[in-house]
Amino acid sequence: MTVPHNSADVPVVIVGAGPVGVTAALLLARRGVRTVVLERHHGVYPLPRAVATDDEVRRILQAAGVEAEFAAIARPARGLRLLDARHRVLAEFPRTAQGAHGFPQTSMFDQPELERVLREALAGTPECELRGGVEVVGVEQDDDGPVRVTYRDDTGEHLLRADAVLGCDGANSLTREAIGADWEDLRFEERWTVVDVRTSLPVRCWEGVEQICDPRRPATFMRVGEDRYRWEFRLRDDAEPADEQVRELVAPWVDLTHGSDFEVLRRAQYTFRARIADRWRRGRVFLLGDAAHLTPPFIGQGLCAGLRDAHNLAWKLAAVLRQGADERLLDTYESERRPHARHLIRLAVAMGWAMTGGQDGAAALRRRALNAAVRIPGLTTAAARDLSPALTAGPLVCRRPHGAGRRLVGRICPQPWVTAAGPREHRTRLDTLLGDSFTVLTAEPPPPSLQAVADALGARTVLATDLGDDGRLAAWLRAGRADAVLLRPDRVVMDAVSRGAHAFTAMASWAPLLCTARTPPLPEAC
Ligand SMILES: O=C(O)/C=C/c1cccc(O)c1
Repeated sequence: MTVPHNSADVPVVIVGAGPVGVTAALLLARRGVRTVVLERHHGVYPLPRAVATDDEVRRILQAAGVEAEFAAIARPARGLRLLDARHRVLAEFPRTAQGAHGFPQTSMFDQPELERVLREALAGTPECELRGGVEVVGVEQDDDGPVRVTYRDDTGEHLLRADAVLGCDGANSLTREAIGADWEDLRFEERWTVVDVRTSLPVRCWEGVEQICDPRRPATFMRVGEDRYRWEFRLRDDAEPADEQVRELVAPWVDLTHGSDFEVLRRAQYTFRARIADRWRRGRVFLLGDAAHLTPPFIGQGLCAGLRDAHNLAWKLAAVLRQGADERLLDTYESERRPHARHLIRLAVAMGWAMTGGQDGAAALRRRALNAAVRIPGLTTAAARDLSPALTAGPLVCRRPHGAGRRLVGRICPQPWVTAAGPREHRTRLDTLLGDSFTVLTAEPPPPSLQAVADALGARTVLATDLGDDGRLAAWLRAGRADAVLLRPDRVVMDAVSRGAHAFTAMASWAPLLCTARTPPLPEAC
């Protein structure tokens, strides 16, 4: 290979500056890891894409430092409704304005606005450098040594040598090809047209997402902003409806005979697919977001999954690159994220079937699918709305068969408002108080053995009753039958124990893996 004379070493190269790539860069920067983000386009991607996030994922935007800016562009949604072909409500799944994570359970937004927020944060972060208008042409690695990323711009070919590369380069990812990953097909493929509209005309609209369960013309409708709306229609015979036909399709919601202020901002045809990459990592090259998984949008989880990828990987990669934590920490990225993403794709496909009844329009099939969808746990009630499953057990998710608090392990702890003590006592969100480290959260003052674990991990120890929250954390520990939990930096419960504090020795065994380069052999299971 001829080495372009223009070459440089960087800790991490991120391929793709969509929301997943930029969020990953911001999360790494918080942990002192420098990144170069390479992006094909100069500006933000102009076509209609994600519009929704759940409360767990807003917490990730909070971790990336953009929560206030995101709040300014987000609109809480009241939930999800399934309507029949005549727009009669078949089922309604309400969402609350204050979910367990401290945010509305569903928030709507306009993706280009989110991208602008993220890009501004990136521009103000010295650890991150964005190079736009470049084409990545190669990602190569040997057994040892850095990953080599070759890209071209107007001035020629360049080489970056990186300790790690994150492929956030979307469905047609070059990075995915470079690591030899293939798609596993989760069997959903339909052509839809997506139309983003701005109008000042009155729109018959519920402040939530409407799924029209009409096998002849399934559709989705939602309000995205003050005067912004999104319609999605399944295409018939792949034929894109003409402008006039779009106006007919939206007629049940907006009467266009009342005025002409109806501007189609963006319109695009998409093939909604359900796919997951059969590997998400090779060596120091990782896949995130649409490069790793594709989902139909029917439960609003596409971008959420990508942001979860970034959050899961960022702290682990920073621990390896900055603290010399064991390389095997990185194996848990795929083993934790892949089953989680797969679960949510399956839910989205189930919803898609409820809406469309499959493409043959068979009514009996549709009824069965609809019945199945309304029983989807977590989808149907606000109280139980937690689409996000627990992470599967593994080295960093220590769920023992009969262990204390096993229901909490692998889940994310709630985020109430708490009081930050000190000379400038103030109210803040839990995550802001906890910062980026591990936390041992206890129901009672910790015994010395527990304190020892916390010290080994550089974790802070926090007594739930000292937090000045509304009692939610103590109640959560009680309900989960745990006296203490070990929270990872991404707030996933890694381990839980009841009073017999000797159980914390299991936690202690992980301290070297997580914190230093001197690593004991990994136990097979916790
Ligand atoms: O379940 C919810 O609250 C939201 C679902 C949703 C969001 C965005 C787009 C969709 O088709 C569904």
